[in-house]
This record gives sequence, structure tokens and C-alpha cells, in this order.
Amino acid sequence: MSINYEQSTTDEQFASTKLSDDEDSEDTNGKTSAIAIEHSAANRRRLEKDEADVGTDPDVEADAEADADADGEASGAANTHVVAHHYNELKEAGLKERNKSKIFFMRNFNNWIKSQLINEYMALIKHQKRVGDALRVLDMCCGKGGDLLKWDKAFISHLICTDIAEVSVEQCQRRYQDILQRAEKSKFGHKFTAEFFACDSTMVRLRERYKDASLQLNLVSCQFAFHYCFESLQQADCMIRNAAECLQPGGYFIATIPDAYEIIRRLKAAGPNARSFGNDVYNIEFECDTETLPLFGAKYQFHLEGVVDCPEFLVHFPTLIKLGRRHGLQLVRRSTFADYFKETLPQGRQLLQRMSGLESIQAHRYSTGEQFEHVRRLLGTQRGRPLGTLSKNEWEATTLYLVCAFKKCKNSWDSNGKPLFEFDD
Ligand SMILES: C[S@@+](CC[C@H](N)C(=O)[O-])C[C@H]1O[C@@H](n2cnc3c(N)ncnc32)[C@H](O)[C@@H]1O
Repeated sequence: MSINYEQSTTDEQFASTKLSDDEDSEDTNGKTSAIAIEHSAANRRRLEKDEADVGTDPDVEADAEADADADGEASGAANTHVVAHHYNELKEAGLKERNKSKIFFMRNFNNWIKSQLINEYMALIKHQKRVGDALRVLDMCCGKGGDLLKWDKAFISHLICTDIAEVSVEQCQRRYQDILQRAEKSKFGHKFTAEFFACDSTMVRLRERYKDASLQLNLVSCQFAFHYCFESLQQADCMIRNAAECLQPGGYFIATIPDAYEIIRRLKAAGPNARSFGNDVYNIEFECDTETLPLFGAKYQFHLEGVVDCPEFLVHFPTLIKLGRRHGLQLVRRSTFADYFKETLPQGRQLLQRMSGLESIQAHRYSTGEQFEHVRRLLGTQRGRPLGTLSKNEWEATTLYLVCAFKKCKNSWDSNGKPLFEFDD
């Protein structure tokens, strides 16, 4: 069975914007806002296309079985221990080392994208609630707790943190204790309760590990990690069930994942027999035959300067939509990082600046070299105000990703007690 991982080309604009908030001069600020409006419409059109690509047949099992038959083997969970080992061994870099990193700004930019996504969906959830209502969040594959401050700022009341890497979960819990201590010392500090446990979200039913198994969640977040479950149908189904089953109707599941269409586009662009591509900061290498990629287990080795070096799997997006529907999740957003940046920049400009999500570049300082050629093209080489942007290599790495969001539908039950979901079609 041949799986289509290709899609029409995406636009290749660089993130570049005026960093300060003043509106006095006509520059990329105005242009970006205009692009943002077009992209909201583009996002809607893409959602419609994504839904159409899924087709009417919801039988993922049949697709996956046909796919495994064609390959002559069924895929299992052979890679989870490699991934767990990699993240357990990863040292927590100090501030000094992080500042020196070649991807310092890109990491901040990615962090900003996560903040924008979390803020967007927390705002929608709060809109449905009354002041003082509990807000409960699951941070699935939480890592070392890179999003703890975001949860704190979102004024949630309870957080569940889980990850396959025990060392990361311990660090996450320590960070949480620090936040709590600071809140206790401060008169206006916000406090939220939290629980932590290490486990494989692709193999274990998470609700059985919660302190309260009947807990209703408002938001489930899985940042830069969901793709690990596409090793096999069983793992993907388990992870999506974990994301969906405790979500209240109207709650959201949000994620950032590598964009399989973009990965395959770049692979094809690298040459007819190419198996790898990348630049100074990231590299992707396929070991398998890239002409007959499977639906699950489409494995590649991903390297990102100093932070990731382990196997990952392509997420076939139409299949993700199908699996989501099976668990009552309806796709409400799929946007590439490039599009999401343009769309949310008007509301997120100050935060982007505070988070140092872009590098401040003066064109005349970079009159040679290709990393900031786009700034020269935009501003020329005359002295003037700096422009916030990312280097070409960092931009190429960050635009491998997309953000997506699913809404949990209302449900009723059939005579066998199985849920029947009510999708808005
Ligand atoms: C790139 S890190 C992202 C961490 C965090 N979400 C963030 O955004 O900072 C990916 C995380 O996924 C976790 N992970 C990978 N496979 C997993 C699995 N099967 N179950 C639970 N966690 C997993 C890793 O241990 C790692 O902490």
C-alpha cells in the first residue's frame, strides 16, 4: 500500500519583524498584519482540505494492516527505550551554555510558539467557564517542565505531569517546588496543585495512574513529543486515548509536531535518491526505503544541535485525524509554525520580545554571509533600526514543525455503553 506523505508546497517566508512595539514607521509590521489576515482564511481552507483528505472510511486498522502486510512485518514499540534513554541522559544546560548555543533564539522562538498556543486555547476554555472554576491540565511528555511557568501564568488549578524519562520528571517536580515556594513567599503568588509520574504514554492508560481516576481535564498539551507514538497503530491509539478520554466536552488537546509533508518535501528537494537532509543545526536521516513509507513506523533519525538525537516517526496527518475522531476529538487547527507566527504575532509581539524569540539584526553588520541574507534583501545594507529575525539555519529547523488543536466533542452512549460523539460537520 502506498502512503501519500506529499502535499502542495508551503510558502517559505522568513520570520522577520520589527521588535519594538511603536507603530511610527511603515515596515514589516504592516506587512505582517496583512499576511496574518490572509493566513486565517488559509488556515480555514486547509482544515477543510485536511478533513476531505481523511475520506469517509474511518477504518485505520484496515489501512495499517494492509500496510504491515505490504511490509511483511508488524511494527512494535522497539524504540521507546532508546528515546527514554536519550532524554534521561540529556544534561540540563546552564544559562551560560544555553546563551552560547547556535539555536538559542530558535529555542526561545519555539517556546514562544508554545506560549501562544497555550494562551490561545486557555483563553477559549476560560471563556466557557465562570471565574473561580477549576482549570485542570495534563502535560503529556512534560520533559523537564519547560512549560511550568506557562501553566502558572495561565492560573490553572491542577496540573498532571508525565514523561517516559524518570530523570526529567524528577527535574520537573523540583522546578514545580521552586515555583510553589516563590508563590508562598509572595503576597500575590498563584498556587496550583500538581502530580508527577514517569510512564510511557504510548503504552500505559494514564487515567489509571491519576490520583483521581474520574478527574475531568480542560486541556491536554503534548509539546514536541506526540510523533513518538506513530511507531505503531497500538501506540498511536493509546496516546490519543490518553489525550482524549479525560477531557471534558469542549476541552482541547493541543500539540506541536514535525510536519511530515514538509519533511518529505525537503527530502525530495534534496535529490532523487536522497535519504537525508539538513543544515548546521539539524539533520534528518531515513534508514528505510523512502519510496514506500509505512503509515506507522516511518522512522527517521533526528538530530538537533545539542538537544535531540534519537529516532522519530512521521505523523501521517489524515490518520491522526481519523484516530482523533475515534476518541471524540475534532480537528480545529493545523498551522505550520511559519503561518502560526504570522497569524499570532499581532497579539504576541511583546511576549516574543520579552522571551528573546528573535535575534536583533542590523543589516549593515551582516553585509556578507548567507545566514541573514533575507535581512539584507529587506532592509538593504544601510544603517538603521535592527530587525528581529532568525538565522536561515534556525528558520529551516523551526519550520519543520506545525501546531495542531483538537476539540473534545459532546457525547452520548449507545445501547452497549459505547460513546457516540457529536461532531460539528
Ligand atoms: C523534545 S522533548 C519535549 C519536552 C516538553 N514537552 C517540552 O516541550 O519542553 C520530548 C519529550 O517526550 C518524551 N517522550 C518521548 N516518548 C515518550 C513516551 N512514549 N511517553 C512519554 N514521554 C515520552 C521525552 O522523554 C521528552 O521529555
